[in-house]
Amino acid sequence: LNMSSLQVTEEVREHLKTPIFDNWQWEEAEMLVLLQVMYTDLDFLTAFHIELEVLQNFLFEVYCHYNNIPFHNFQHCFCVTQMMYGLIWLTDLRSKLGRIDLLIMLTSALCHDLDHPGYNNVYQINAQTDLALRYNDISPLENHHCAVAFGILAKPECNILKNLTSEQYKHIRGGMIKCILATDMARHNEILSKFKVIQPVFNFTNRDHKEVLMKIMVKVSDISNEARPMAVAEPWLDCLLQEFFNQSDTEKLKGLPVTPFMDRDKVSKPSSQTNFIQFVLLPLFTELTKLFPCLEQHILEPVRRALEYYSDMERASKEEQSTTKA
Ligand SMILES: COc1ccc(NC(=O)[C@H](C)Nc2nc3c(cnn3-c3ccccc3C)c(=O)[nH]2)cc1
Repeated sequence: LNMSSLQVTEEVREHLKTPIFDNWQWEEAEMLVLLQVMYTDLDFLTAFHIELEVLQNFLFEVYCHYNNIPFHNFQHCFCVTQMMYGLIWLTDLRSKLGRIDLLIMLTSALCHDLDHPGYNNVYQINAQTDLALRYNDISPLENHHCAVAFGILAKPECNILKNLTSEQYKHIRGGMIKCILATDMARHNEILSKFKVIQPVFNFTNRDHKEVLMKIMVKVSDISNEARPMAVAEPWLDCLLQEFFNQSDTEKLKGLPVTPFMDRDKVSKPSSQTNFIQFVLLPLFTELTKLFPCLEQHILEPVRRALEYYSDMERASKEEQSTTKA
């Protein structure tokens, strides 16, 4: 895999900083080069004395540790990292947060779903898997993703943090653990409530404020598919439902509890998505947009359009059902 083979044009570099970047147009090998561009264009290599070859080894090792499953695969990792990269530029966070905090957010996005098995925490706990046993049912997946990330960083040839001071290393390790563990959706309301309290009085010199913002930025990037053009976003919902249906099929076979919005016999794509957008995405994106008003056009308006799109689809499918019944 010759990473520097793909010459990245200036136009692609600019496009990479926007939320309308279309992941479906790119090969995974090209995505690895684009991830390398994100680290270089944020000046992480000069700031943290990262050798290009070590970065390439790190990115390739991360790529190898994502599994070939319908949703939580390397393409999802790329989308989340690219959205984080775009948000960093759109919000001009480079002028408000230290570069080390930007490194924490981008690397957390990159590593946040490492070695995801395609079965969520509810399954891990109900099926009493090795992960649930190892992590005592406490965010087993997110603990695993983070442990795999630091397992990769423990390899000298992949350790992009090797030339940092021990102070810097401790700060990055602590920040990545907090940000990756924050992606457990079971903690969604806990984290959003905290952000709602501090947002009106946000202070960029306050450590606690910055910590909650970094968690929110990783969370927003993680579930941001609907902020992309519909042609990019809609296939992601099909991939997600494929993974969810695969899990609920297994749960039925094993006589384990089945989550309704994962059951192929119960879930309707439009109604589950309208609920998700209405009750999860819009409140989260609205709160972040209060702190960074420029995000209104970039992520809030596309999500409102997506709500319209799925609401129309829901109405159409209801009408169709009523006519076929009649
Ligand atoms: C509070 O915990 C929750 C809340 C909602 C959901 N998921 C949903 O409501 C449904 C399945 N829709 C949905 N879920 C999504 C999306 C993006 N990520 N994502 C997702 C994937 C895996 C685990 C959790 C979530 C939210 C998306 O666009 N739609 C899953 C967990």
